[in-house]
Amino acid sequence: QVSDDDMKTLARSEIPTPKKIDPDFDKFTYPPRVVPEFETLKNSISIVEDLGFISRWRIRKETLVRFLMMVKRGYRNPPYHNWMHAYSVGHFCYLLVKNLQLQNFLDDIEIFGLFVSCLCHDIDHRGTNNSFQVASQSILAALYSSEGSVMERHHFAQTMCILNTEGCNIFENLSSRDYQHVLDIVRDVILATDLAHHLRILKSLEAMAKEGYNKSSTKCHKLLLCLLMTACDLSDQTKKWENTKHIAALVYKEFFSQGDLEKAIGKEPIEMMDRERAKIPDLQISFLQHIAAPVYNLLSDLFPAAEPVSRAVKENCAHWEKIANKVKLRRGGSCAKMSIEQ
Ligand SMILES: COc1ccc(Cl)c(-c2nnc3c(C)nc4ccc(C(=O)NCC(C)C)cc4n23)c1
Ligand SMILES: [Mg+2]
Ligand SMILES: [Zn+2]
Repeated sequence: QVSDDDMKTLARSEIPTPKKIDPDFDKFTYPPRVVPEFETLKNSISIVEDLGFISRWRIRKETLVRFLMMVKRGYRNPPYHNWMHAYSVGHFCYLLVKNLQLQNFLDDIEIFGLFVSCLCHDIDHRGTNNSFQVASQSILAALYSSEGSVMERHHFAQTMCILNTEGCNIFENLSSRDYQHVLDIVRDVILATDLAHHLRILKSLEAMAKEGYNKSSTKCHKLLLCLLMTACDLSDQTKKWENTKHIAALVYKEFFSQGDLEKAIGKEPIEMMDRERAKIPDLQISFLQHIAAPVYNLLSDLFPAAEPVSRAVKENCAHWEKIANKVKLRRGGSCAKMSIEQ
């Protein structure tokens, strides 16, 4: 639970407008992780206010504060999958709404559901992935492995727990129709954060980008919501190099810890999670080229205003290639040197 006076303090405190937080707060180049963690709740309220959700969905201020405090506390502290990840994902959703005029493509309730999903999509993440749940026979695997997307089902279940907690249900003033609809959206969007799901719908996303978005097609709405969610989830890759490099360090810190755990239970970790074998520059080139860049290329196909974001990902990939080449040169060079010395 969250303490009432903390909640009351935040509910009464003056909420700054986004522009007052930072003149570039609504620009794709703005790096959300620059704010200290203690300012993220205030900033989240500012985003909710600026997107017009409070009046549109009649959200009580105290309910919003309790909800956000519960969501933030729902996150653990692994190197990458913590609250700052969720906050940065939610911020990118804000950037999409502000820069791509999403209201011309999606219904208001879908945009609202997408934003809430961004903040909640990794709640209670333990820093280990779906295959580790099964390999370690975790409780979560026991609960969800028959349906797949084990962690994502847990993140959604945790979100429902928070919404069902007294005084935390930000959907409480929605009509029963809208209430059911927004929960379906949050469920589908959080389940869509499983990269395996993204890879399954990739062909359909490419077809939609090619044929063009059809605003009256429910299928297009669902596909677009999944694409936007993945774009938010990977958005650290769209910022300047310092941010990208720092995030990769956090991701591999988490991956290598999982690899250590797998070795400890007698399982061989895959290369990207094995600190003895992983070549980070090569792995990141592959991730950016095969997973991240295609997401932002699709986004720019559908929204030309997103082109700068797609370019930023390519620049970050080029940066990893320079590093990979240097590593190769040094390896190559030193072998040459050694053979001469021998
Ligand atoms: C959208 O859902 C997720 C879930 C978990 C993670 Cl960690 C990420 C994520 N966020 N940033 C990164 C970076 C910088 N590198 C990554 C390198 C590999 C993989 C990975 O899962 N590869 C296997 C898969 C393709 C079958 C994920 C990476 N990643 C995104
Ligand atoms: Mg996730
Ligand atoms: Zn995530």
